[in-house]
Amino acid sequence: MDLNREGGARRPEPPRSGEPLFACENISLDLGGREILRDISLSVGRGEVLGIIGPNGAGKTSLFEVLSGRMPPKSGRVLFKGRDVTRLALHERSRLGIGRTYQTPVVPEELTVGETLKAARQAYRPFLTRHHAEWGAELVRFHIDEERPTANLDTLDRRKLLLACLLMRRPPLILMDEPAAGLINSEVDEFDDLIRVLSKEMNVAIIIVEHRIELLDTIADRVMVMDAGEVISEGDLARVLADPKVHAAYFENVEEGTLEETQSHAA
Ligand SMILES: Nc1ncnc2c1ncn2[C@@H]1O[C@H](COP(=O)(O)OP(=O)(O)OP(=O)(O)O)[C@@H](O)[C@H]1O
Repeated sequence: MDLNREGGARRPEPPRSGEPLFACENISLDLGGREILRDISLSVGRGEVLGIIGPNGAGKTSLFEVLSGRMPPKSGRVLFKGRDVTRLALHERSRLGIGRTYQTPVVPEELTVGETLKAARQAYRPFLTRHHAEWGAELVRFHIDEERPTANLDTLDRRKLLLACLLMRRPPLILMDEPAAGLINSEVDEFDDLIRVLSKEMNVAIIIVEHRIELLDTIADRVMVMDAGEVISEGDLARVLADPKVHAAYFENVEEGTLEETQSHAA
């Protein structure tokens, strides 16, 4: 694919040194009377991939809810291009260029593929053209069968269709919550390649939550580990995997052996 060809809503912007594209500072969140996130800070620059890992219930998805605007934090700030977006709703952040994908690829099952792409084009102001939609679909290698009901798509194609709808806007930042969930290994490799193209060739910043830690070895520039609502370690993958705090968190929460398998991949 010719990535320099015009496509999408925005042209990629060059990296600016100094200021991160996206950051959160000291985020805390309570739900149902419980503290779910405590004092979380992170930042990501253009073209950078930050991986977030942590045992079940660590608070990864809750953090995405706050970063994307679905849940207001109890305290702390979310910053995009230096602007405080903490009070902006999901759709307002989305319009600014903060894209998000979800663990479960929910497509509008009453629509066809063509109708879904059209709805995505018309959700943008000014409306995007068919060219933008075709460009997004081509990027994720999704074949557009206009008349096909989205209800008939398998998990991979559902993920691709939703990503095409997102990518046609050319968001400078994408929050990806377990994009490989439900995919087989060869399909996961395809997503790996896509993430590399988006980040390293198109300069998109990506924050990715991933359970399969070994996947982050090939795509993440940095990794942040969460446990019980807190950041317990961060840095390159090999470094965090050698961190005793990470060992403790995993051995208390996941099956024995998982971390060793992961470390052998990362070595
Ligand atoms: N709406 C809610 N009300 C109350 N508690 C919630 C709510 N949503 C999540 N939680 C709790 O917050 C904690 C963090 O959940 P979260 O889904 O963010 O973790 P996670 O790291 O994404 O887990 P997983 O890897 O299993 O997806 C869990 O204890 C969960 O039960």
